[in-house]
Amino acid sequence: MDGTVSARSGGRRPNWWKPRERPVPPAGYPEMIEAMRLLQDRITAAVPDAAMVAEVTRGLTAIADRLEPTARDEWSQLAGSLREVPGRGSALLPVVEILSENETTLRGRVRFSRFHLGGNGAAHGGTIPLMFDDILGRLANSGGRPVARTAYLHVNYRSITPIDRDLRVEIRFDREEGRKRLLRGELRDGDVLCADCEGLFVELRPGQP
Ligand SMILES: CCCCCCCCCC(=O)SCCNC(=O)CCNC(=O)[C@H](O)C(C)(C)COP(=O)(O)OP(=O)(O)OC[C@H]1O[C@@H](n2cnc3c(N)ncnc32)[C@H](O)[C@@H]1OP(=O)(O)O
Repeated sequence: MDGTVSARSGGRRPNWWKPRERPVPPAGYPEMIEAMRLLQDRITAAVPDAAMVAEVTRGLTAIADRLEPTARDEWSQLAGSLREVPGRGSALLPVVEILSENETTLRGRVRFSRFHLGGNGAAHGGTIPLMFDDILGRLANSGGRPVARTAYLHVNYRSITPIDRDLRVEIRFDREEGRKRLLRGELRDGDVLCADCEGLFVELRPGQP
């Protein structure tokens, strides 16, 4: 894929099967993303008056304008590429704090917050597959395995998933057959099973995006 132009990435796509240098974040970058998450939570909860809406809109627009000249392409961006930082530096993802991981199992702690609220104290049903997909993908692509993408992700909602509580998540490899990697996961609130999942990841062939 080296040198091919991708309309979707808006530029030249490096060969992502080969190891490449990871961008190095400046000091304070994870804290900036954490501030962004706090903002997401506060905006979700807020019922401001019109004057405050105008003030916040001005402030956020000014910050967005300041950041705009620093934009880089996908392959150089920091958000989502910081493997060692909880949530990978992505404000999109529910933050999973990895407690242990090897090539077959991953255990972590996750806390859905107000930003992820669906209703009546429960996390939005779309945020749970988002969280599962990210850590299943992390495990599926661990141990020097070639890159694989999610072919399907089946999630069972067994009980509501509360926000603002530390929950446990556990993912494990079920089996590998040729290019196919089957993984399973569980999300628990104490002894209560909130959700479980099965995901099939398929190893990409050369040239597959
Ligand atoms: C920077 C590095 C980033 C690393 C990635 C991290 C992963 C993050 C996880 C993601 O979110 S990826 C984004 C969401 N996923 C996608 O966008 C994937 C879109 N789909 C595809 O690209 C292709 O469909 C896919 C690569 C998954 C499979 O297409 P192929 O043409 O390579 O599969 P093929 O038809 O050759 O099937 C290979 C095997 O998988 C099986 N298979 C494929 N899709 C299936 C499916 N949906 N259900 C059941 N089986 C499936 C298929 O039957 C077959 O089984 P057998 O070998 O036993 O015959």
